[in-house]
Parts: sequence; C-alpha cells; structure tokens
Amino acid sequence: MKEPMLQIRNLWKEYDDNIVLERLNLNVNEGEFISIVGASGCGKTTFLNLLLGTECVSRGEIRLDGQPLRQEPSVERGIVFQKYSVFPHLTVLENVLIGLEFGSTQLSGHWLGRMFGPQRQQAQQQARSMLAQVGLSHAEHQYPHQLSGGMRQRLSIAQSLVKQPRILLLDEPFGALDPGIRKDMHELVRKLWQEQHLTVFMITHDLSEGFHLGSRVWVFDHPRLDPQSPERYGAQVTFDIPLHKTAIQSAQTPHLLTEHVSTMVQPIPDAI
Ligand SMILES: Nc1ncnc2c1ncn2[C@@H]1O[C@H](COP(=O)(O)OP(=O)(O)OP(=O)(O)O)[C@@H](O)[C@H]1O
Repeated sequence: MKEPMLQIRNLWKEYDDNIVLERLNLNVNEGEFISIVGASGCGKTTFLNLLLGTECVSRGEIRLDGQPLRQEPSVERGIVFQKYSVFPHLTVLENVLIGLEFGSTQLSGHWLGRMFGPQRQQAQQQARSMLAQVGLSHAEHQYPHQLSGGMRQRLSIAQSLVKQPRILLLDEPFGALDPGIRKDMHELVRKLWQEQHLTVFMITHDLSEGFHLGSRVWVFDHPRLDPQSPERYGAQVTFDIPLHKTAIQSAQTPHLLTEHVSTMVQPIPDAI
C-alpha cells in the first residue's frame, strides 16, 4: 500500500504555558482536499503554519514523503491568506513574476534580484499561463488597488500556484468576499485542485463551504477543557469526515448531505 504523503505523529504545539494543539495523529494522501473547521482560537492557523514551516512543532513530527518536513517555507508548499498578500506597487503580472524570481535567483540564502534574458521570458510565459488559468489575463497591467476583492484573491492564488507547489494551504481565503464571488472562487479552486493534482488544506468558518469543496473535513475542538485554565489542554481533530464524490455532489442538497455524513463521521479514537 502506498505510504501517505503526509504523516502527522503525536504532534503538540505549545506557546509557553499555552497548549494549542495536542496529540495529533493524522495521515493525508496526495490529492486530498481537507477542509478545516473549528471554533475561533482553537489552533487552525497554527496548524497551517506548522505545515508551511513558519512555526516549529513542540513535540512529535510531520513527515512528508516519509522524510521529516523541512521547518522552513519551500516551493512545494504555497499559502493564500484571507487578507490579500499581494504587493501594491507591482502590476498583476509582476506580482506573479516576483514569486518565480524569488524562487529561482536564490543563491547561498541571498536574493540576487531579477531574472534576465531567456530566463525572464520563460518566467513571463509561465506567469501569463497562470494568470489565464485564474481568469486574469485581461488585467496583467493593472495594479492591485484597481482590482475587485475577488480579482485580488485570484491574484494571490496565482502567486502561490505559479511555483507549482504540491500542497496548497488556504487560510479562510474567501472570508472577505461577497457570496456571488465566493461561488466563482469555489469553482476556480476546485478546478485548480483537480487539474494541478494539488493536496489542499483549507480553513473555513463556513461549514457548507467546507463540505462543498472538501474531500474530507476535519473538526478541530477541545475534547478536554479546564474552565479555570483554558490553556491547559490543546485542541485535537475530534472528527475526521471523509466525503466521497457523492457527498460533494449532494452538498447542493443539505438534507442529503446530513444523512450521508452521519453515516460516515469517524471520531478520532484517541480523542478523549
Ligand atoms: N506566535 C504566537 N505566539 C503565541 N501564541 C500564539 C501565536 N500564534 C498563535 N498563538 C495562540 O495560539 C492559539 C490558537 O491561535 P490560532 O490563530 O491558531 O487559532 P485559530 O483557530 O486559527 O483562530 P481563528 O479561527 O480565530 O483564526 C491562540 O490562543 C493564540 O493566541
């Protein structure tokens, strides 16, 4: 049997006395789309930061392809935040290009600057193709302040995906968007997930969005809580809900989804 792409073993994350996450044991296969839901402050973003490598685990480990995950950001992992992370003084095309420039001109830890000649032409081609995929070809010379919220979020996605990561981390990516635009973005993310064979982790506060897009839903919660000392126990994944294609389709009809999910909910055995 194929080894899971990501293996999370007895993972703990603490900030001083604050235990944020405890005893996470999870496997993720390549190509899964994990929707992450849970109460505010229970450690969802912290978990994403651990996967990204901007935070270190306190105990336990994360393995990628059987090897310890590098505790620093790398091109195999891209992230999109709720707040637009684009550079305001660069055009749409330059915003996508800069990701490629950062990636390709690093030497001995120093960023040497811009690409030139054929290398730049190739990068421009790659950036334009990415902009076409997110539907922004017509806006390549515009600046971020000239774009709508949805367009800016498309740009953030293009910026992350142009480096062809295997893992895409989405931290409430659509939280600030109007419902109509969110729907368009759902279609875009679903298309990119399938076409680019990505493994996606998406935090959302919108349960229906999580069920609609995910192939699996994780619920982060505190199985143990000390009201006198809330920092004493960390959150765990208390429910791991696999959603097969039929469930994703039935997301359009919530009552069917509820019935389907109730037969598939899998409490995590060691969550107490
Ligand atoms: N760098 C840090 N230093 C100290 N404590 C931190 C740090 N980052 C997060 N925390 C703490 O970790 C806990 C979890 O925060 P986190 O942002 O991961 O929660 P969340 O579930 O993503 O919340 P929300 O849904 O509101 O975004 C909080 O108590 C927070 O104060």
